[in-house]
Amino acid sequence: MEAYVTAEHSAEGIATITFFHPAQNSMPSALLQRLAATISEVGEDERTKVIVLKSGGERTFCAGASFEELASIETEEQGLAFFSGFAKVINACRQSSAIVLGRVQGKAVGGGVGLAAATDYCLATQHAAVRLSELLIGIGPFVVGPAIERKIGVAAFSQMTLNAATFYSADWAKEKGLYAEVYESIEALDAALATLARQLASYNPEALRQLKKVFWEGTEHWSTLLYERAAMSGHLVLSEQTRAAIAKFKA
Ligand SMILES: C/C(=C\C(=O)SCCNC(=O)CCNC(=O)[C@H](O)C(C)(C)COP(=O)(O)OP(=O)(O)OC[C@H]1O[C@@H](n2cnc3c(N)ncnc32)[C@H](O)[C@@H]1OP(=O)(O)O)CC(=O)O
Repeated sequence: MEAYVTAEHSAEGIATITFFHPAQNSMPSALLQRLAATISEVGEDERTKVIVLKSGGERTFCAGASFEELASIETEEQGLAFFSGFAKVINACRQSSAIVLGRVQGKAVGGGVGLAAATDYCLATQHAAVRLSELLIGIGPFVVGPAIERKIGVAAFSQMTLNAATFYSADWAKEKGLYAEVYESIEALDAALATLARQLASYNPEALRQLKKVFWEGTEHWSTLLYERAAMSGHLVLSEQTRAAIAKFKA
């Protein structure tokens, strides 16, 4: 199946945005651009009160940066352009006037943890373990770092980053504040998500919009910071360590 981003609107004002890539929902540039644009467009639509951000498939919410695309980067400009895709998605969630609910059904790795952290309220299953594997491939979680640190604090962010090979459980992620709720199954997750989304959509939309601004106060500088961070990963990705690590993963 081909990669896609779709958006569906319910009569109650709930917009469900789904992204998918056949390689464990890993993210090439084109998919990141489409996802960022869709989040922005849907948020600007007057019908939208709540956005649900989800991915297709069951095993993996998002495997982060596409290794195929990372392997094809040859210049710092290309590196900056690629990692800016994550900056755009995070900033689109941050700047959307709608509350964004995350639905994390399976593992989240690297940039995938950043996408979960960019949501306002994130629900997950017990299978939704998280790992920041960037150091394993010669880079760091620079672009996604501010969003993750905002949710779990600098201590847990440092722990995850430096233990790059370790998957942390969904319960750990809940304890640290990345997930608000963890469910035993996808069915239970979807039932809780539907109830929460409907409840939120019934509240005063102006109150929700004001709350959204309050939640993200102090992050205005991310409009530049995340691109500076993208340049850092964009530089490091040209290293021999990165090339060797990706070749080894794909072997
Ligand atoms: C944003 C910033 C940095 C990043 O995001 S760096 C990228 C970090 N991501 C990873 O390190 C993911 C590595 N993948 C995994 O850990 C696992 O594959 C998984 C996602 C946990 C899934 O594990 P599972 O055992 O279920 O599946 P497989 O490992 O057998 O994989 C199946 C299939 O998918 C391919 N694949 C997995 N991840 C990627 C990927 N990122 N890109 C491309 N392809 C991927 C894998 O190769 C397998 O393919 P086959 O052809 O089927 O062998 C930087 C910043 O913040 O600055």
